[in-house]
Amino acid sequence: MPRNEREGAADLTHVIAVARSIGTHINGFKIVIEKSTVPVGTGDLLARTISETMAVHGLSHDFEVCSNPEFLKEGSAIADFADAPRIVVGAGSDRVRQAMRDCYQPYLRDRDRLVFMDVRAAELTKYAANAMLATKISFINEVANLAERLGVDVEQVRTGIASDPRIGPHFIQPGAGYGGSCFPKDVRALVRAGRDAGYEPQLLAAVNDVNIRQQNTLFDKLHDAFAGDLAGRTFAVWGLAFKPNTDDMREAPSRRLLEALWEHGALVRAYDPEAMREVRRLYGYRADLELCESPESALECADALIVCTEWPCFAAADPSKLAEALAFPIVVDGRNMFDPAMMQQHKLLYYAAGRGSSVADSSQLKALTAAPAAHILAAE
Ligand SMILES: NC(=O)C1=CN([C@@H]2O[C@H](COP(=O)(O)OP(=O)(O)OC[C@H]3O[C@@H](n4cnc5c(N)ncnc54)[C@H](O)[C@@H]3O)[C@@H](O)[C@H]2O)C=CC1
Ligand SMILES: O=C(O)[C@H]1O[C@H](OP(=O)(O)OP(=O)(O)OC[C@H]2O[C@@H](n3ccc(=O)[nH]c3=O)[C@H](O)[C@@H]2O)[C@H](O)[C@@H](O)[C@@H]1O
Repeated sequence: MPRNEREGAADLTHVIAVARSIGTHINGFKIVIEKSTVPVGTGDLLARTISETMAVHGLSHDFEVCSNPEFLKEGSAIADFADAPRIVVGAGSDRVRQAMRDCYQPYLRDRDRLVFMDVRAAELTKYAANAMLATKISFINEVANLAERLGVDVEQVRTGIASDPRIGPHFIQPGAGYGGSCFPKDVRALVRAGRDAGYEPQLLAAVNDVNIRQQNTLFDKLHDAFAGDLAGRTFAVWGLAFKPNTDDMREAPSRRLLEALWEHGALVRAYDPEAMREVRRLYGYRADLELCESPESALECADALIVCTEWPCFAAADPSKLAEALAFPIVVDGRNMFDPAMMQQHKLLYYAAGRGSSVADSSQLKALTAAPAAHILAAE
């Protein structure tokens, strides 16, 4: 489901088009299954649209709408599907429930994973699941921002809370905020749905706001470290996709960073194992964007490095090589990939999410440049 950009609401154009198509071609009893993430009430809308279209074409067939939301993640779709913790089915009759059980039988051999409910509950279950996960991410990002200002390493805090089974280790990795085609649009759509129903969903609105602010932290830290003096500088960017193992750039935190850097007259040298073709499609050829062949080549002539995506190939980076290659010893890490102590050992100013140097401060850079380091002097 694309979203309606103007209001944050889900855009049902394609779903209605499909319902009309079904109403035109239906030739006997059918079960119509919603797989897309659609607002509560879409099942009813589908049923109405199919009935009205059948009437226009002089058709009269029995059908039922069922909601069977998808919970897979990009990059692990097959494993998530085959080993789903639960299969949610919203259905209004035993006939549909049995048909869905038959359909999923190959995946139910070890245990029954079907969770039956009504159609509207299944529609909301999908949104609630994504909103809960997005809430966990915005929550830990809030804690990371507090940790930064209180001189605490959020990674220690994360480990401390993750061991409580009521909290758990999943979806509490702080970073540059969540992106992708689902969390941002689904949280916004749920906020919209609440407002349409006369209820202000304060928590969900805050989850979205915190995420937008978090996506901006990469640029903000860089901006502060260089005291706003970004024009004409060159920055290496490692990772562009919204997460590893995909080339998807939808709502990727890297996009906010790139666009803000360009707005401030900076040049970008970027590397991503998968997403560079997509970046080219989005931004075209431009003088302030160089797509590089390797992480190392992105560092050439760069003033500082920003990590946007935690591709495993970046984890092996040698801090001494980073310190050597960068004109200024600044690494802004949006995915907490490196050990702050190790970075410090190599005199790198390391700004991660809730760890390393505290909130970026240009005085730190001045202090460091006052104590001469060969590469900085060379750059000046
Ligand atoms: N991306 C994911 O990992 C997951 C997505 N979903 C949900 O699945 C739905 C699709 O998401 P994505 O796959 O990310 O979207 P997408 O935008 O990548 O893919 C949508 C596809 O539908 C095609 N399409 C659009 N209108 C059409 C029409 N009228 N007839 C036939 N094809 C049409 C598009 O060309 C495109 O290939 C959304 O509701 C999303 O929330 C649910 C779980 C996981
Ligand atoms: O509805 C959907 O389409 C899907 O949305 C997400 O899947 P996906 O968007 O593919 O990606 P995730 O792995 O969930 O990551 C989403 C974003 O959150 C970020 N994230 C994730 C986990 C975490 O701890 N911290 C964090 O910042 C990732 O970097 C990424 O930008 C859900 O995880 C799926 O269950 C759901 O089916």
